[in-house]
Amino acid sequence: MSAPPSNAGKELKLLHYIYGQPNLDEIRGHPQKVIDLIHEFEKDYPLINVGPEKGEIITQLIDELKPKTMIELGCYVGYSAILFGDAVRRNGGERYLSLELNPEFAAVANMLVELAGLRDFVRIIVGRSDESLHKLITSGDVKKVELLFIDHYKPAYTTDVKLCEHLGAIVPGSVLAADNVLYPGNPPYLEYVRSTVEQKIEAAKEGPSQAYKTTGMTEKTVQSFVGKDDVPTFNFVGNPNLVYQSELRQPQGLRDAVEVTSKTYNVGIVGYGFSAKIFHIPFVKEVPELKLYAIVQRTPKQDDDAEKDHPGVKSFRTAEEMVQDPAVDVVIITTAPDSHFALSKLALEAGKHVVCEKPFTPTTQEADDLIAISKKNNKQLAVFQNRRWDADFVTLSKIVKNGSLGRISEFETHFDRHRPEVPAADSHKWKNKVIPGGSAIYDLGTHLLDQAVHLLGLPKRVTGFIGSSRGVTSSSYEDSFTVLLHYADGSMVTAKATVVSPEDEQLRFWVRGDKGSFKKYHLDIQEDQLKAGIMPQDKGYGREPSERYGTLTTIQNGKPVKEVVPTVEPPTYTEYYRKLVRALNGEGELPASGVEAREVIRLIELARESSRTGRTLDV
Ligand SMILES: C[S@@+](CC[C@H](N)C(=O)[O-])C[C@H]1O[C@@H](n2cnc3c(N)ncnc32)[C@H](O)[C@@H]1O
Repeated sequence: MSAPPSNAGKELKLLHYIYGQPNLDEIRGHPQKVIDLIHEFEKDYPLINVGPEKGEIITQLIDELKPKTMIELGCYVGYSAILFGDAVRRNGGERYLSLELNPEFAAVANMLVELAGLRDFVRIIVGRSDESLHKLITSGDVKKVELLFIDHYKPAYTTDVKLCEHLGAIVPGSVLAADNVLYPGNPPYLEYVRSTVEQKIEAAKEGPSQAYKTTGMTEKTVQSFVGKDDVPTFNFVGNPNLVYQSELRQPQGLRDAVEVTSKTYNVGIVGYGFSAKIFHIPFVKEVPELKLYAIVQRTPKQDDDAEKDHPGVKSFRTAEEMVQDPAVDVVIITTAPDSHFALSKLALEAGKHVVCEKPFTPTTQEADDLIAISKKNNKQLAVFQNRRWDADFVTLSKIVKNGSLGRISEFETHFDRHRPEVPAADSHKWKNKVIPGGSAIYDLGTHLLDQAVHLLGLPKRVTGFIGSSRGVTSSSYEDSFTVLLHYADGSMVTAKATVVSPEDEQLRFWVRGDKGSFKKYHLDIQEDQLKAGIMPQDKGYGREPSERYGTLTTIQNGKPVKEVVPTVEPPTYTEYYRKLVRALNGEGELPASGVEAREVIRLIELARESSRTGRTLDV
C-alpha cells in the first residue's frame, strides 16, 4: 500500500523555518516566542490558524473560566494549542487536548509544542474528531466539556456538539467557542446553538441524519480536509432540552468572528413582586452560569410587566405552564409563604431544582414533605436565607470565629424599626397579614434565627413571646417578637423584632463573651441600596460607611478597651447564587438547604407555642 501524498508543504517549511533559527535555545520553553515566529513565517506563507485577534477572545475566556481541561477540535500546526495551552496552564489548568485528523499536521504541531515547553501539558490526539471525542467521553477520560474550541471541518461543528450533548458531556457551565462562523461561515451551527428548545424539539423530529448539514457553506468549505462523500461516524440528534446562551464576538476590523456559546442553568422565577425584582433577578444576572430564562407573572399591568422589563425572557401566567418547559433547570419561588409548599412541590416533581424564598413553609410538616420530595426526585432544594451574607453578620462571624469574644454567653440580635402605623404602601403585603407563614416571626424571625443557628448551632430549649406592638385590634397581626434560645452550655440568644422603636440608631447585634463584647447598630445596607436602585455591580454596593462600624470591647490590664471594627467588604447576596451554582455542579454545599431552613421553622413553631402556652419548650 502506498502512502497518500503529503499535503503538508508549507507546514513542513514552517518547521524548517522555526527549527532553523540560530537562537533556538532562547526560543525553547517560551510559547510566545514560538507564536511570534509563526506570525513571522505567515508574512510569506499564510496559514489557517486562529490568529491573534480572535485568539485574544479565547484567551480572555480561558482567564475567566480557568478550565482544568480544555479541548480543541482542529490542531493544525499547533498555533492555538500553544497559545491556549499556555493560557490554560497559566490559569492553573491541568491539560489541553487537541484533536487533529491529519497526522502530518499533528507531527508538525507536536514538534512546535515540544519547543514551546508544553509537551507535558498539550496532548495531540490524531484521528477524526467525532471518534476521538466519543472515545474520550465514553472512556471517562473526559467527564464534561469545560471549554471547547471548535476550529476544524465546518460541517462537523454541529454534529460534534450534538455528540457531546448526547453523551451528557455538556452540562451547565460548559462553554463552546467556535471559529469561522462568519467567514467562511457556518449557518447550520449558528442556527443550532441559537435555537430555542421548541425549535430543537421540532428539528429533532426529523430524527438523526447520516449526513452533514451544509446549507450556506461554499463548495470549498464542504470539501476541505475530508472527501466530499465523508459522513459523520455517529448520528445523534443531540439533546433538544439544552438551550444555550450564544453570542458573536467579532474583533474590530475583522470579517470573521467567534461564536461563544454557554450552557447555563436556566432560571425560572415564580412571582414578579418586590422579592423577585430586588432580591433575586439582580443577583441571578450577576452569575454567568445562571440565565434568567422565564418569569411567571399572573397579571401583568401597564406599568408592571415582566415581559417589557426583561425582553427575551420567556413569560408565563402560571407556574404549572412554566415547569412544563424542559429548558428550565432551576425554579425560584418568590410568592407569599402560604404558596411555597404547593409551588416547590410542583417544581420538584417536574424535575427542577428549587430555591424557595424565606420563610420556607408555614409548618415543619410541609418542610419535611418537601425535603422528602426533593430527595425522591433527586433535585436540590434551597431556601433563600440571604442574610447570611449581610456584611455585619459576616463581620460578626469573623470575630466570633477568630476568638476575639472568647466563649459566647449572650447573643442579642435585633430587627427593630419605628413604624407605629403600617405604611400604606405595605398594607397589601403578606408580611402584614394574618396568613399561614405571615407576620413578623416568619418574616424577620427566619432571618434572625437562621443567623443564630448558623453561628451557634441548635439550642436546647425555646421561650417565645409574640406580640402586637401596635396594639391589639381586630385586624392586628403579630408584628413583634422576642424569642429566647437556651443552649446546653448555658449561653443564650435573644432575638427581637419590633415596629415600635423610636430610636435614631437601632441596635442590631450585642454579643458578649468572656473575652470581649461586640456591639453594632444599623441594619445591613444592601436592601436599602437595592430599593434605591443601587445594583450589585455598582461601586460601593454593600459597603458600609465607616460611621456605622461596630465596636469591640475587650478587657486589657483589667480595664475595658474599645476599638472600632471595620465592617468587612461583603461577598454580597451574589454569593448565595454563586454557591448555589457550585452545589448544583456537585462541588459544594447548598448556600442554605431546605434541611437547615426546616430547623428554623421548627424553632418558630416552638416559639409560637411557647408564647401561646406560656411555657419554655424543648427543641
Ligand atoms: C483551521 S485549522 C485549525 C487551526 C488551529 N486551531 C489553530 O488555530 O492553530 C483546521 C484543522 O482541523 C483539522 N480537521 C479537519 N477536520 C477534522 C476532523 N474531522 N477531525 C479532526 N481534525 C480535523 C484539519 O486537518 C486542520 O488541521
